[in-house]
Amino acid sequence: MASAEPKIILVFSGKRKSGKDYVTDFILKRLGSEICCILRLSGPLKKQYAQDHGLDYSELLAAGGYKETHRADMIAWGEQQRRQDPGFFCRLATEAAQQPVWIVSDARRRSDLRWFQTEYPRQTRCARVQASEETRADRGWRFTAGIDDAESECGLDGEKFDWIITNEADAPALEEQLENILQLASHAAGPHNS
Ligand SMILES: Nc1ncnc2c1ncn2[C@@H]1O[C@H](COP(=O)(O)OP(=O)(O)OP(=O)(O)O)[C@@H](O)[C@H]1O
Ligand SMILES: C[C@@](O)(CCOP(=O)(O)O)CC(=O)O
Repeated sequence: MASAEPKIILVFSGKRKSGKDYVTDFILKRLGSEICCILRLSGPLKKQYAQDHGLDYSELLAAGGYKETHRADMIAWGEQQRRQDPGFFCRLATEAAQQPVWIVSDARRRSDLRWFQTEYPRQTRCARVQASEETRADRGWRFTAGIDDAESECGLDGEKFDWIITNEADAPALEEQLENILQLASHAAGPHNS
């Protein structure tokens, strides 16, 4: 089934272990799966990469060490696909989405943002999740040269965002920081949410 036209698209980005999945799952729980879906650009990438390399797709999706072992090679493989077609993973990730609110949990490159801004200029909004290096390290992050200093992690460093969410213990509660986003999304979803 082709995707339905979304009412709003919230495109999230952030460094490794900033909490992109945590924050976007939080929003999904608040809005509910009737009106909202999470789209991962890395979903179709990991699926194809797992098939081609005899790997466990569900482990690549999880937050553990398995995906970190394969990250550098997945990045290189994905970049090769993107060179031929920058919108490749964006199209695959969105092709079956039916809900009025799309949350993209893992934009990493300008080409990702531009694809959504070009295809859906009215609906697209961008949010950044940030956390200190100390907090990210507590969540398992270790600086890795070739990954943390490369496009996959730094490609959106100079971008302007509609919202910046600070996801750590001494920041305001997520509920509070996400209030505007939740209101906007509920409102955009319209009667679905009543
Ligand atoms: N606010 C929070 N409170 C408690 N645990 C959190 C919070 N934010 C993130 N975590 C935990 O930190 C870990 C990393 O978070 P998450 O997977 O959401 O990060 P990510 O940005 O998606 O990381 P990556 O890009 O490396 O996959 C997870 O185990 C998650 O449950
Ligand atoms: C290969 C890659 O998609 C892995 C992303 O994994 P995750 O969002 O950290 O779960 C990163 C990239 O596309 O550069």
